Amino acid sequence: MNAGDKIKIYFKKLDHAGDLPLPSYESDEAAGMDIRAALTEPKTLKPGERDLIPTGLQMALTHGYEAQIRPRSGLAYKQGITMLNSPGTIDSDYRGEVKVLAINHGDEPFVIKHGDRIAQMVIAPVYQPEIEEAAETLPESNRGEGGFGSTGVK
Ligand SMILES: O=c1ccn([C@H]2C[C@H](O)[C@@H](COP(=O)(O)OP(=O)(O)OP(=O)(O)O)O2)c(=O)[nH]1
Ligand SMILES: [Mg+2]
Repeated sequence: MNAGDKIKIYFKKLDHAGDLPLPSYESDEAAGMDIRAALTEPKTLKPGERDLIPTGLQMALTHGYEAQIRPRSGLAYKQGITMLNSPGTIDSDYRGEVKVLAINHGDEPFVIKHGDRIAQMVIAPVYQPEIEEAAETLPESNRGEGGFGSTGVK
């Protein structure tokens, strides 16, 4: 499988998303497809407040892929709305409703309405390696145990 190869995702709309379009890519080579809030009434997030926003979508992804739920930068920049668990992880075997864990980092209450494009979903390959406990020491490396700024700032 190479970058650009097509895989298929199946979405199932729940009743509260019946009138909404499926997620879609807003430009030819967009990495993420925008996903919409599926709400029976508008939901207000006060500053600092978080909530799960339903999308009204269940999905089936190809094994070997995940879906990541990420913020939209415009909402983050203008209103301070991001995803608390970004990137949210949708497992390929998850068949529940996809939800967006939104948080308001802004100064003003933010109203989410039915159909608003609240987040974006990026499909990415995942690998499940075999897991094994190292018998003795780990292989040596140049970095060794240095981390958290050990290489400096310039
Ligand atoms: O932003 C998100 C993150 C997760 N999920 C769903 C799909 C995912 O497959 C499932 C579990 O997510 P995760 O593994 O991140 O959560 P957990 O706290 O480990 O729950 P679980 O014990 O169910 O794995 O929840 C969402 O709908 N939106
Ligand atoms: Mg989990």
